[in-house]
Amino acid sequence: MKNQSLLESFTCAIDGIKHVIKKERNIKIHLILMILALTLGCFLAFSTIEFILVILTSALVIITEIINTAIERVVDLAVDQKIHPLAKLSKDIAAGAVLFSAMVSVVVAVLLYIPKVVNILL
Ligand SMILES: Nc1ncnc2c1ncn2[C@@H]1O[C@H](COP(=O)(O)OP(=O)(O)OP(=O)(O)O)[C@@H](O)[C@H]1O
Repeated sequence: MKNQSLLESFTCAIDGIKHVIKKERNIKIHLILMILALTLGCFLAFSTIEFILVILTSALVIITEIINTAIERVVDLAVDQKIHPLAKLSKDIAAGAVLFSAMVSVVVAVLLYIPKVVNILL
């Protein structure tokens, strides 16, 4: 492989992100949820640190989804569409990382949003 320029490396990384957004339904859902969470944060007058928490937890889910997609592609390449228990295990573990990060972000969201909403309602 030839050495790439910085611009070429950047373009390849952007192409990778574009591929995931185009092909994976889940990442579209994560991106929409992030925008909704940030919009709701504006209405609830979130502090800077609260916005940072929303951005970081949303980014964690999106990053794990991107890595999950890369692992899926490598596994598909390795087994060439054949069924293999290790292919299943690898994909299930990668999907587990997405699930775990999503659960963490739900816990953070509950801790951030519920007190604010209750405060407004009472
Ligand atoms: N080659 C394989 N051999 C055995 N099981 C597989 C194989 N490929 C996929 N699986 C099983 O099917 C599931 C779905 O695989 P697929 O590649 O369709 O991912 P996906 O539905 O796009 O997952 P995600 O929603 O996490 O992106 C995997 O989690 C795994 O359990």
